[in-house]
Amino acid sequence: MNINYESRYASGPGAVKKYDTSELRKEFLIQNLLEPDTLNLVYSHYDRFITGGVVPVEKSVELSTIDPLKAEYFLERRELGIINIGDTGTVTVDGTDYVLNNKEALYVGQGNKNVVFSSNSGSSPAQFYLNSTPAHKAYPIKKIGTDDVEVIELGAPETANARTLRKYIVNSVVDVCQLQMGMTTLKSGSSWNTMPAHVHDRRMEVYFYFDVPEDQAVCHFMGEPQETRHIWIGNKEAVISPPWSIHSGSGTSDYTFIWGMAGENLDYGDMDVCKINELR
Ligand SMILES: O=C(O)C(=O)C[C@H](O)C(=O)CO
Ligand SMILES: [Zn+2]
Repeated sequence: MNINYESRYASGPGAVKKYDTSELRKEFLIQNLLEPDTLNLVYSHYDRFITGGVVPVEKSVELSTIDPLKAEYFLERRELGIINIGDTGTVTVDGTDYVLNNKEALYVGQGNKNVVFSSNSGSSPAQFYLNSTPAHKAYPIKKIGTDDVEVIELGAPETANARTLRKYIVNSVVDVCQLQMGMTTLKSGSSWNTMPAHVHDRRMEVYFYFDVPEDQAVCHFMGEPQETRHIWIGNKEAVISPPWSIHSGSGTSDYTFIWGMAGENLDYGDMDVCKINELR
């Protein structure tokens, strides 16, 4: 079985201020997450948040444990959120099948030993995007279909930030220890996500951009509000946002992204919003 994993250590704002383009990309950008028959995982030391991807094509792929966890199995002390951005696939948890269609999600609580990903068709496979965080309690497995999510309309066409935000794995939809996940889709003609920008020093966050048309890109902004930097991001790439950093992007077209968070609280609305004209 193919597994790739890497660790990313946490950097403070003072260090990041001095990073050049390649250092910023090396520390925060996550590329090549979705590869055939491979489990790709990036372990961030911000809140020990794992970002991963699996695309089962020729065979099913197991969520194997990795050495940094020093655990007998992956979910021994962790919980997991899965969103399928591909065609229909199945997640089998300790022998029970959960079928996930496009844009459906599954929450898998701590203590489940065997998690296996498969696609209904190798020629149009499922593409499972994964987020995992440490957990202190075993909550039940729950599938979240597109009708189960909480939907919020945000922004306006006049400010180029009209978008639909869908909350999938939040504590009003599913019992969780600390993981939160959702999906935001830009309306055609709008380009800005998360503008006005915000920080939440109590939680880190990872954005995974997809449905970015070929030859287009998203310019993602990070850093302290008065000391911002940018990273150009392509389709199906993710970016780690430290708790002290803004996280906001502007695309050269419309696009969708999955946000995932972990940390001190489960309060989605706990954000310090930045004044747009004070960003630097
Ligand atoms: O477009 C948005 O605004 C978002 O999607 C914001 C994220 O949900 C977020 O950053 C939550 O803290
Ligand atoms: Zn945020």
